[in-house]
Amino acid sequence: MLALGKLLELTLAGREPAEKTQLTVDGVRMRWLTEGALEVRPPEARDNGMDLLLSAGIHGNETAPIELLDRLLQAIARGTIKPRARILFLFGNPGAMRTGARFVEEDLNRLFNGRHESSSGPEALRACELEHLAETFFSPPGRTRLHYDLHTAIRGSKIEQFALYPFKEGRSHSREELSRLRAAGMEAVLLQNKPSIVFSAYTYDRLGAEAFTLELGKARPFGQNGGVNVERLEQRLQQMIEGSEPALADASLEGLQLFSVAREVIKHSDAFILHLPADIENFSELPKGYLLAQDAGKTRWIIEEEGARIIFPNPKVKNGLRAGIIIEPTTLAPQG
Ligand SMILES: O=C(O)CCC(=O)N[C@@H](CCC(=O)O)C(=O)O
Ligand SMILES: [Zn+2]
Repeated sequence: MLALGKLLELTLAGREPAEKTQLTVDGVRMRWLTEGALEVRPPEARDNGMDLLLSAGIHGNETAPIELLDRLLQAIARGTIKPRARILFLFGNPGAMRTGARFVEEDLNRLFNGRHESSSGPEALRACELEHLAETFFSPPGRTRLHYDLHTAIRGSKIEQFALYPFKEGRSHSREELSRLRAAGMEAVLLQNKPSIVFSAYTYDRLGAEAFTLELGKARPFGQNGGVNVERLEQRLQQMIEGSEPALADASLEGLQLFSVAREVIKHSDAFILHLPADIENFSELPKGYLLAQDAGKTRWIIEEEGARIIFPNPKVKNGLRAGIIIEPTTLAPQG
């Protein structure tokens, strides 16, 4: 296998490859761009016009998606996957991957859409670098732009695999992309209803990509991901890379549950208390009238929504950040 197929090994070792560009047996060009970043370009005659950004390791301890990208890249380097799409592979936070931590100094996935400008430290620098890498990758005009940012969650979940779909004023969520997510094994999608500072929100909002955060199961260390079943996603990604995806046009959304954000719970002070058991699962239902959280200044988060559920509850986040999302069931707005 070509040395550049070992991007994960290089990244974990903090090493640069001796050769920055390599060609696979069937003429696919692999180009190392910087730490944790590699572009794959099919021969011009085979290029089908899809630009696919695949990122993982934005949180360094979320290893199942990192291992998934490593398998895909190794198969491309061996010539067993033959790309027709142009691909950018990104391992988001190499420093945190090396220590098996979510982050080094601060959560990288809260620093996009320019937020890194008001911060410093390794994650702020990396967010700026990732924005530039994505911008350059998606700069050729007239091509299909798609970004999957792959994660695993801190806790277990009543719905194991789901996606978060960013929001931009005036832009509607694509039914075709939702059906592609369903075909890739996602069981639910959370439709965001306001702009955000995560990586997928940046590529969606600023770079015009269809972009998603995908949650694939519970975060575990490298080599311990037997419980995270990414088979359907892996197969679909391989088909997307090879341009051999079964048609999506009339694919149904059957089995895909849709949710929208009712409220984001923001932690404002050290007095913040979340009234949930430590082992609560994502998508747990919250009854009406339930006191979910409280904060300084008599702030109370009481459940008012019918069918409310909680995802990503985390009272340990920094003040000013999201400590959970209250979601509710929704349907897709008619396409205009
Ligand atoms: O398990 C958790 O609490 C967090 C899992 C995670 O890292 N989720 C992403 C979601 C990004 C998005 O909102 O699209 C994150 O919190 O960064
Ligand atoms: Zn994550």
